[in-house]
Parts: sequence; C-alpha cells; structure tokens
Amino acid sequence: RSCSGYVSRTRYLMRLREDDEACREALRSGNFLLYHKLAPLLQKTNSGVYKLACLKTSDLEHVLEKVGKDKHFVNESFLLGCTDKSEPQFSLEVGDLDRSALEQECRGMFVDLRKAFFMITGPESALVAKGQALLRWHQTNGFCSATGQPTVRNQSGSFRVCHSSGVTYYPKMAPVAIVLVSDGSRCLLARQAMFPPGMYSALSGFCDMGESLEEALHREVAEEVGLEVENLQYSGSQHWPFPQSSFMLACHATVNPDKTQVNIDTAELEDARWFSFEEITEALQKPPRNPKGEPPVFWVPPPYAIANQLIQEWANQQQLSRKRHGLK
Ligand SMILES: NC(=O)c1ccc[n+]([C@@H]2O[C@H](COP(=O)([O-])OP(=O)(O)OC[C@H]3O[C@@H](n4cnc5c(N)ncnc54)[C@H](O)[C@@H]3O)[C@@H](O)[C@H]2O)c1
Ligand SMILES: [Mg+2]
Repeated sequence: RSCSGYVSRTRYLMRLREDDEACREALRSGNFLLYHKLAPLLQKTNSGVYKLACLKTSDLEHVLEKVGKDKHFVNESFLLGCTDKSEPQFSLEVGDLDRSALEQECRGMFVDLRKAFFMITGPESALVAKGQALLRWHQTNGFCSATGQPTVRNQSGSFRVCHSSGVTYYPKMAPVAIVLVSDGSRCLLARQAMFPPGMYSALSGFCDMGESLEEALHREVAEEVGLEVENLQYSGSQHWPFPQSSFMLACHATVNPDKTQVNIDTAELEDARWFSFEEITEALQKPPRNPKGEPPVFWVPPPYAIANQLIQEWANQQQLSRKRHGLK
C-alpha cells in the first residue's frame, strides 16, 4: 500500500459521498452527532468540561427506540467526514423528537451553537459547525427554485437534485474577505453595534458576485472606513458558522502612514479605531468578555476566530521588528 493514511481516508470518503449503497453500509458503523432544532448535543466529561456527544450506531438505535422512533431514522443522517481510524461521522437532526427525553437517554444537553462552539475546543468546534451547516442547508433547500418541486438528497447528503428540472444543488458557503489593516505601528479594528460590549475585530465583508478576493478587500475597506489599502498578504481561511456558512478568507494589508484618517460608514460600523502594539498585546492576553455590570474594556475575538489569528500574527510581526530596531 503506497497510500498514506490521509490519502486512503480521503478516497474512502469520496466513495461514500458518491456511492449511496456504500454510504448506507457505512451508517452501520457510524459516529453520530445529534442536533435538536440545530442545537448540538454536548456531554459533560468527568473532569467537568464539555465535549461533543458522539453516538455509535447501536447506541443511537437504542436511544431512538427509547423515544419511540423507528431505527431506520438513522438513514436520514448526513455524512460529515471520518475519524483518524476511518470511522465515518454523520449529523442527524432530531428536532421532531422529545428534547428532554433525548437529553436524558443520551446523558447530555442540546446547546445553542453560539454557546456550544466556544464551550468545546479545536477540531471539535469545526466539526460541530460543519454538522450544523450541512443540516441547515438541507433544511432550507428542500425545493427547486426553478420549478418549486421537491428536491431529493443522495444518501451522503453531498447534493440534492430536482428530478423535474434536472438541476443539482450543492451545499454552499458565502465567501467573506477579512483583513487586518496596519499603518506600520498600529492596526485598525472595528466594531458593529451588535458585537458584545468592548469587542473589536478585523474589517470584513461578503464578496460580491464576480469579484476577486483582492477586489472585495479593497472595496470593503473603502466602504467601511474610507481608506485605500495596499500590500495584500494572504494569511489563511476558515469556515465560519455565524450567522450562516461563511467562508472566511483572511489577509493582511497596509495603508500609507500619512493617510490613516478613518471615515466610518455608520450604517455598518459603530466604531473603528487604530490600536497600538501595547493595547493589542494586552487584549490578546485577556480572557474574552467582561464580567457583568462592569464598563466594557477592549477585547478581541477568541482564538478560534480567524480574526484572532490575524491579530496574533500582526503582534508577532511587530515584536520581531521592534527587536530588530532594539526596542522592547
Ligand atoms: N471568524 C472571524 O474571525 C470573523 C470575523 C469577522 C466577521 N466574520 C463573519 O464574516 C461575515 C461577514 O461579516 P460582515 O458583517 O462584516 O459583512 P458585510 O460587511 O458584508 O455586511 C453584512 C451585510 O452585507 C449584506 N450581504 C451581502 N451578501 C451577503 C450574504 N451572502 N449573506 C449575508 N449578508 C450579505 C447584508 O446586507 C448584510 O447585512 C459574517 O458571517 C461574520 O460572522 C467572521
Ligand atoms: Mg463588514
């Protein structure tokens, strides 16, 4: 076998996506994430931290039986991926079943994704977001927008098809450009009125149809703060589940240090300000969110958000150049 574990897992998933029969077979040895009206099921571990609940097929069938649902309901699941051991992972919406009975049977609780996402960590956050995104997409694409006829899913859930028009629909993400603008010694962060008190983030905006990432970045910065950016540098990307599936494409950019006067689009932003290296390093060390009742202090998005990665990279870069110039 010349295939690496990664390649063989990828090929296996490819087959499950395309081959209904193979996917139905895989449901027999699956790991299932449950969602109740899109809220994922979490379980508290012995050490008191929360983890994503993951049920084996036989456990899920047992739970379904207990709450009075046919075990074939398992077939309504959607394929998400597979574990390192090539165990297929699925998500299943159980919103029509009794919530507290399920919670009791599974010894867990359904938690709104906005909370759950930050209660669990690392790769599990990405998985729980992906599971919800796929369920939501299927729930909102049940009909063909050309004919109004019902669409039919394949077994894995990698697409839906309208047999009347022949149109195939694939799950979608909306591309978003996010950019951390620097003037060389300060970086520009902004807040929307709906952000939690005190939180500032990098500038962002949905890409328009037909636009490149570069065009979207230039346009968003011009629209939101009235500046012209240059020296775009790609940093990374992530799927972001709020409010719905966004595909975040993150870059750094600079402005001429003589042209830093911001002119805020107040319809979009409540505030936009330049922050010093010292302010940023302090914010990066602060735990997110203010204790209740205290006046808002400046803080930045938590580590899992790609905005945090951009801010962290900028701070590292500043630190390096300060060292080079003999500053502390
Ligand atoms: N992960 C992160 O670090 C991070 C940081 C900042 C923003 N975000 C995400 O980026 C996305 C865009 O943020 P924004 O508010 O700056 O966008 P934005 O500046 O484009 O403003 C949002 C407005 O754009 C319009 N719009 C255009 N296309 C849209 C589409 N496909 N879906 C929804 N609205 C669309 C709507 O009128 C909406 O009110 C959001 O999903 C947000 O949660 C993620
Ligand atoms: Mg924006």
